[in-house]
Amino acid sequence: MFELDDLSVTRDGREILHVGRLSLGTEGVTAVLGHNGSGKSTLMALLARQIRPDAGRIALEGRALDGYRQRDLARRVSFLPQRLPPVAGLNMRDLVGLGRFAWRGALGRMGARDHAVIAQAMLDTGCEALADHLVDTASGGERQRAWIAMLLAQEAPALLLDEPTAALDLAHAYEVMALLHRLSRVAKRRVVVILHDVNLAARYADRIVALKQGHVTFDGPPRAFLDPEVLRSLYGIEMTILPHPDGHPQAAVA
Ligand SMILES: Nc1ncnc2c1ncn2[C@@H]1O[C@H](COP(=O)(O)OP(=O)(O)OP(=O)(O)O)[C@@H](O)[C@H]1O
Repeated sequence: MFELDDLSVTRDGREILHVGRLSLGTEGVTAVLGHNGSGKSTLMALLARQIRPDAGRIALEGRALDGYRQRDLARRVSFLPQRLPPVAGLNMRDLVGLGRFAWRGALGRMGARDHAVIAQAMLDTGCEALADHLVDTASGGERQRAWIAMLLAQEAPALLLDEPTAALDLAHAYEVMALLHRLSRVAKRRVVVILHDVNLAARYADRIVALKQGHVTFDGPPRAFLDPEVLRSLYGIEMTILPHPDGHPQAAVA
């Protein structure tokens, strides 16, 4: 879906990201991992066209990302940033409804299909009972789920999420990842998600891309990622890999 070629981003005279050739969004779920400041959010902001590279090219479905009109891009790519803006006065349903902006007709009115998509997105994220609650007074996790529902309502085939589970309790973190995994299978969505939890990533991702100091240092399947040497080189910490009854190995600090 995304083709990156010799990309570079420089800030304050320092190259914070350099990516050679890389395809993203080709698998169901791709998890992007790496230490704090390794360039994950910068990479995702490039894919979502929130920032432009200082050098290099990004193509989406064979066309330069730069060439898409905003509405066309929004129909193909949805993006959940790490820092969510306050949304004074909006209830959860209104927020999720904003996800329909790229699909509404000339007068901006919503039809039966829009309402059905919004209701389904709220159901999928477990926030249907909170529909009338103000977003800004909801808990961090409830708010996060409403934003994820907004993303689903956008119905773009590519979903980019920057640490969507950061504010979620254990159960909701696993539920959200299970939902993204399911969407990749049932609705053929392509998910690129930044995560810090290696076990969550290994369980739900089809592919892991790891960044270290602005460079891709690992790109492969979760089983190859859950390796003490790979994890030591990435995070500088000794990890041990433990079997799990359901077949997914788990990493634990040694
Ligand atoms: N606008 C900017 N100006 C200066 N430095 C920046 C800017 N944006 C990012 N950086 C720096 O670039 C590096 C990569 O930042 P980025 O936010 O992409 O990292 P990250 O891997 O997402 O980190 P985290 O896991 O902490 O969210 C960091 O050192 C950050 O301080």
